[in-house]
Amino acid sequence: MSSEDKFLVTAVAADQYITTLCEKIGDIATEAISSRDVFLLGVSGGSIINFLAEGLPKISTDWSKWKIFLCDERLVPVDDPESTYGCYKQKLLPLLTGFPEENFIQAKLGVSGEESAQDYESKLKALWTDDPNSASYGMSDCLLLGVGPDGHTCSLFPGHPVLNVADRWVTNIEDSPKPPPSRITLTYPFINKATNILIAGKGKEKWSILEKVKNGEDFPIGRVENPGGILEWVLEAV
Ligand SMILES: O=C1O[C@H](COP(=O)(O)O)[C@@H](O)[C@H](O)[C@H]1O
Repeated sequence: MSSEDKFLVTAVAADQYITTLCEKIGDIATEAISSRDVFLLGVSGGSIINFLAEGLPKISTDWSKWKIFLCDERLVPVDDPESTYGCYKQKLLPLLTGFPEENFIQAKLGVSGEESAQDYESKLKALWTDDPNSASYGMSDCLLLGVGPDGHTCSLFPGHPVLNVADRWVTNIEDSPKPPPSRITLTYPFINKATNILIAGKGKEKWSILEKVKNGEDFPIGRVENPGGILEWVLEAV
């Protein structure tokens, strides 16, 4: 199978980028809410926070049906500028009228990375009411992934043993090459079950990683697969 068969690539004009990305998320939410009365969305940190803070408040949706979790989190206090939840709390959540703040799943802090990862996995498992043996158990409606200049996504970094964790939905990393070092992250078995995965980003660096992935180079973002659903790179046209 060629890379073209594995994922879609959409280039969006700069002035339409955030609107288009957020409308795609809104369309997925509408479908999920109409079929299951809930929308389960995984969000990343970094530049994606600003995209969502600008675009999501403009879409039309029932925010009370959204449950949002983190694709990765830096284990620092919520008021630290590096805290992904802290950034969402400050920049996005006040703008979502009717979104219950408890529907944003936070990482446990003040414990070991291992305990925080286990706690986060338990919180994720509680989002699904279906039989744990059913195919739909653990299937997110949408994951919004970023990609770093080194090809990392979530806190899955090139060459790191964290890439090989196959028996957990969430794991911890204590030596992240990108600071801060202590983080929790979704793993591939959970990521690759999602119904929709959108890989979002602006700038030439993201296109460069995409080209290398298409050429068969091994990057963490290239290990994201979605044979049963949609995998789409949504990049700003450069
Ligand atoms: O450290 C992280 O980096 C990636 C990529 O961030 P970006 O600013 O280059 O888009 C992000 O997706 C991840 O959540 C974050 O922890």
